[in-house]
Amino acid sequence: MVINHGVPESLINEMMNLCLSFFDLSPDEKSDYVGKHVLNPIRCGTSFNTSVENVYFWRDYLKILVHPDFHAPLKPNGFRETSYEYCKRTREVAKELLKGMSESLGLEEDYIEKVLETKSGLQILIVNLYPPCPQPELAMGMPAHSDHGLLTLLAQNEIGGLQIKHKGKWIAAKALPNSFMVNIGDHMEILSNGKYKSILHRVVVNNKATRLTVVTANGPSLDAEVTPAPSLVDFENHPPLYRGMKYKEYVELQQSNQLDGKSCLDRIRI
Ligand SMILES: O=C(O)CCC(=O)C(=O)O
Ligand SMILES: [Fe+2]
Repeated sequence: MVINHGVPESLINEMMNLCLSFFDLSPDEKSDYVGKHVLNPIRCGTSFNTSVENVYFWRDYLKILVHPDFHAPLKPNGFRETSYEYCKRTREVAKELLKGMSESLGLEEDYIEKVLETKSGLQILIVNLYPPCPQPELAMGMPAHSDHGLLTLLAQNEIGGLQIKHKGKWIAAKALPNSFMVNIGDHMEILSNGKYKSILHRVVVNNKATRLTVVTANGPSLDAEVTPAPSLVDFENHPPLYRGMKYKEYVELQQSNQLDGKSCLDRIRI
């Protein structure tokens, strides 16, 4: 979790309100964005990927590709301007965190930025809405998964539900007001050759109030081939744990299948 991140609370609140207004648009107004390919710039829907799921999750989502090319729905009014600013500011937070993490691995401060071309990195804005559920014990908001990419920054309203797997147990991740929960993504695990582990997390639902989360997933450039950093690999003591894969291929693979723990990362584990 990060606090004192420099993103104004007013901007986060404005973003949350506009996201709620998006979900309040009529089905007709949202219809342009429904049921698109995983790399379509704007798409909204229910669950995660209803074309491959037998049981749906108790979640509505809006996903927008916001970097390197910025996209925004035409409605609600103000969404474009506010989301542009919000995404830019959270990218700056991710950039600072990545510098520190690069150094913590014994790499140059700008190693990740250079090698994974994060200046033209993919950033996705994901908005999740979990309405009250009459039988929460029978439903999930999101199943256990890890995120693709490097760092995911998550802002949430006051309604909890995020859980993180820690030492074999699901722990409720309680956030301080005006903070971002930061999830390490699969590509940080690959790059660090397993020194950083991507975080297994899920969302449970409740029967009282709506949970809203505004997430930015910050990743490498879509064209970057992500492999363990060579200086973190020696064949005697630290053999490479993952084979390289282009980030674009990984995103398409993860988004077009069912969300299932770390199964996508397992496909490239050596
Ligand atoms: O809504 C949440 O708390 C988590 C959302 C999430 O894990 C995701 O969008 O990848
Ligand atoms: Fe996630």
